[in-house]
Amino acid sequence: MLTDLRLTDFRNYREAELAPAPGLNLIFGDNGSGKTSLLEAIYFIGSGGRSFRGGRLSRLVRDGAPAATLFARVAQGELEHRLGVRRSPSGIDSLKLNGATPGALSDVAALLPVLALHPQSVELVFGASALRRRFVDWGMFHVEHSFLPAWKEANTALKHRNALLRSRRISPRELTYWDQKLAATSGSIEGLRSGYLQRLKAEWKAVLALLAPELKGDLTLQTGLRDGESYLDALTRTREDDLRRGFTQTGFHRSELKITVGGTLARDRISRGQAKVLAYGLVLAQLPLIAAAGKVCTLLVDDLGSELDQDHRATLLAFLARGAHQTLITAVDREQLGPAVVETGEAARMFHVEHGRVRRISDDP
Ligand SMILES: Nc1ncnc2c1ncn2[C@@H]1O[C@H](COP(=O)(O)OP(=O)(O)OP(=O)(O)O)[C@@H](O)[C@H]1O
Repeated sequence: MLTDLRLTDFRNYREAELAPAPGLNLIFGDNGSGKTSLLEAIYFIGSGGRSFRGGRLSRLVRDGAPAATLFARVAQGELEHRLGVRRSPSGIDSLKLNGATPGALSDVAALLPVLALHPQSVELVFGASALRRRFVDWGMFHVEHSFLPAWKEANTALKHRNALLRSRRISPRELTYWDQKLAATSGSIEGLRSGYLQRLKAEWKAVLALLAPELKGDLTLQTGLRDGESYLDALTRTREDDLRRGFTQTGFHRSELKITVGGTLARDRISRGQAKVLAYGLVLAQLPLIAAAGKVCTLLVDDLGSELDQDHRATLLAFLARGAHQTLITAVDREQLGPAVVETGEAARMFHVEHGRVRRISDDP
């Protein structure tokens, strides 16, 4: 969990510090004051250098400044880690973990599991399948020790096979070798994914029962394999076509997480508001799974007031107030969160943001 964040020249912040509480944190401020940017900085660290906003990462650096620096203290059980990142408009140019230099920011992502609820979350339902795959894989990365090595091995096999498909002189023996590697590793990943998905689905259904009991959602994993077919059979079947196209059409990288409601593909049927609830539910469903693995997830909720109606906001806040996760929620003001915050807000640490300045406004210990 995040215990301290310091920013220099990040978005509209010249310098800022935020020390969030382990539980619920509320960040208030006018439009354009810098609330989302605070969440974005935390997400950047926990996601290995991504932003949930889209747009160019070079814009993270404050206008006119040479680079942005982010410093975070992260607690993991009894241990505390210090992480420093310096990002110039062209990329990360310095990275430190506890005084040493790790390989990449993604190598330290395991220290701060971070999830976000924001206006683009709805893309989990409407967007490309790669987004849903990455979402499930994110959970497995934090929960299953064997996932990362399996994923790296599968990715290496995929890269080699694709390079071979595009090369002028193809050795069938070499192709068969990478077929076998890719088939074996894809099988391992799909085994892990389907196990994780069963658990995720159960949690998702429990969240939906609270947030939107009328939505009868279901999740299935589609591998693209025919009945009784193995990955090796499928790679052999599609080999000629793969050679023509120059890329591999079967494997762990093509699985699809299908979201249905009442038996119909969700994106063909539901409203944007309903899709938001389904997507939020999926994100929230990861929390207990991460907690069960002994980790504390940091959940970032951007602009809750304008994202959900009052009833859903109240249910969500009540849900977030329970459980072993850290939550940071932004809103324009306290009233925007509605009466729900009166109950849960008492236990929250509160901050006010104004023109790129952060001030703590609650006097909790
Ligand atoms: N690279 C940058 N340098 C300086 N300012 C920036 C940069 N990128 C964004 N900004 C500005 O930072 C301000 C804060 O943006 P942010 O999205 O964090 O605000 P917010 O409080 O979340 O607003 P809203 O409530 O409208 O979502 C905006 O005025 C934006 O124009």
